[in-house]
Amino acid sequence: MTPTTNTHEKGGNRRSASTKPTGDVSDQVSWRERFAALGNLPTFFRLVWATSPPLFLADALLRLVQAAIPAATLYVGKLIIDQVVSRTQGGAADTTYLWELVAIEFGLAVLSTAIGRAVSLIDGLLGDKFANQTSIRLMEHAAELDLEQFEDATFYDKLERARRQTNGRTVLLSGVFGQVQQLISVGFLAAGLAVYNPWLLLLIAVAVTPSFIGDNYFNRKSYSLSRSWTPERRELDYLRYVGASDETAKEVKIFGLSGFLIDRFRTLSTEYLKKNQAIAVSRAGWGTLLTGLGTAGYYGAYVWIVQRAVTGQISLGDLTFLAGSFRQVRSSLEGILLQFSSLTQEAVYLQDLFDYFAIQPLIHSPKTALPFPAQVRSGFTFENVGFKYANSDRWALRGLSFTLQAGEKLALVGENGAGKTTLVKLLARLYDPTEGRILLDGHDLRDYDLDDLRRHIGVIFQDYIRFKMSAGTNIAVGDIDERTNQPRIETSAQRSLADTVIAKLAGGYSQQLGKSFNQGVELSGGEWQKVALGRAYMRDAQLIILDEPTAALDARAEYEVFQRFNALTEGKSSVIISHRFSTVRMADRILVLENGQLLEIGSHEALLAQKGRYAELFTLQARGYQ
Ligand SMILES: Nc1ncnc2c1ncn2[C@@H]1O[C@H](COP(=O)(O)OP(=O)(O)OP(=O)(O)O)[C@@H](O)[C@H]1O
Repeated sequence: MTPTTNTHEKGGNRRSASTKPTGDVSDQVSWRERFAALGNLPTFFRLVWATSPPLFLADALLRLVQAAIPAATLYVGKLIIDQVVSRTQGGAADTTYLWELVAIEFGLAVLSTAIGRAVSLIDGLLGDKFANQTSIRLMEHAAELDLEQFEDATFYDKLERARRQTNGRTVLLSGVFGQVQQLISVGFLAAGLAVYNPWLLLLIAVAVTPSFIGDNYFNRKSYSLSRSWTPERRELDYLRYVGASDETAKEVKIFGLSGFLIDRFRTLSTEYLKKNQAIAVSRAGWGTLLTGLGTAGYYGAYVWIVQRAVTGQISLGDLTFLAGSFRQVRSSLEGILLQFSSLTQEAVYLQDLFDYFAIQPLIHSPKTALPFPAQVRSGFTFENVGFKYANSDRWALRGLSFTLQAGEKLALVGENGAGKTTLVKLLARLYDPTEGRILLDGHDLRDYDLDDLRRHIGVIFQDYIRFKMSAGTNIAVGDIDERTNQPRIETSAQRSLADTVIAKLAGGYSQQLGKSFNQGVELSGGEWQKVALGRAYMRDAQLIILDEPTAALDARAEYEVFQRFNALTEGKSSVIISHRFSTVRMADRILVLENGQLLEIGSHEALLAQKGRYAELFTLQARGYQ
């Protein structure tokens, strides 16, 4: 698997609802790739080490001690039997040594249990810590990425695979540690076996190979199934959410959608289940057969060992030691090989996590970035700007040239899909133009520090987020660093008329909004808008953009909001998108967009006099009110 940072492939690998995933070639992982994926382990261990060095060290040391216990136990067992046999054959009468040996074996058993418990406790603690930290890193990384990357299905597939890696990656941790521990154990035991007959070791190796090959094969199949079904798993999550959430319940009920949603869920999940089952069943069948072969090999060797004991070539103690060692080496080796197979598998999964972290944002600050000007002088100039969305061949904007003067109030007008929101997103550098450029005071927007730029531009989108948090926080998100600045929050609320909404709430500014949390209250569409509008006043932005912020407000509230807005943003630039001409006409200039192109620009009076599209639309709406 080659890590790819390109999240702009058209259409991604999202399949249509009717096509079935087949586990296509790209989802198959070859042995070579799996070995290559082992190269991820050092990075993984660095991450785990960074999670908690003391826990990591304790885990490693305890496992090392535990590795020596099986061989030691078997050897003490051999000594005990030899002592007993020699006593029954008239050996030394003193039994102190014998009981000492028994005590040692007991001690070893207790130690082994205690260490086993400690190791699983540490594994658990380390695992939880690691999962938490990886989730945080995942969120931090997501925050750095571009809006465009979030609009790409391939990106979501990667994100989903990476998310699955946050939990369960400690399986890998205990896997590798367990592997090393078992290898050391096997080393001790094998040394004992080799003293008697090195061929026994070869026999063991041959006996465990069939089940190893079988397991590998099925691991590969499981992984490719899981990988090729990533889009469907996301769809299942989505269906689960739409089928049961406070935000969707209203429409699901009114349109009677639950049957439709459940059917789709059932079809998809059953199909996945069936495929998984098929793999599980054939894995179990083949596993039984192949392990049977190994067992046959084991008993072959056992016969040989017993034979030698019967003929007196080895003692009874040797017999138990050899038989025990042989059994343990075989099962440990089987374990090691099995784990090795799932280990390489886990390492491949790990690649998904690292692939996600390898995605880099395309929009960032240059090395020597300009700070946002303390006072904008000449304004924002669009020079022949064109923009195409990554997943579309159509120009959303084309050939756009105009200047938003410093301190100017500009209104954007145009039919649905004309490109108004896209223009605003370009101003806030959520995207960069596909062609042409946008200048701020003569410098390309791309030359400015990105964080600084965004700090000085306040945008309230039409699809603003209704945070299920307190009313105060819902305003404070406009400048989250100021969330404890209550006077500022209250002033912003007064400016956006949200204060009257909040005054009616039992909990005031601390009132939880949204019904899905305890004692949360729901607001009306217009009330939410007043609250969201307050965000625009939280920051001291030089350019404020309101994208249809008053669509849900009643006529009086809208008039009042804009009267205040104009007064409060005196000297600052603003862009307002609205379909209401009563609002639009308050702007200094109006820019009319059609099919992504600038059709007309000028003041309300000038455009009316021009008798073009603006005049036509204005008259149309005015007539509706007569
Ligand atoms: N994220 C996106 N990916 C692909 N195409 C998009 C995306 N967002 C918008 N578009 C397309 O770009 C065009 C312009 O959309 P935009 O949202 O800028 O229109 P608008 O003028 O704001 O419309 P409205 O008045 O309906 O809000 C539309 O054809 C739309 O389908």
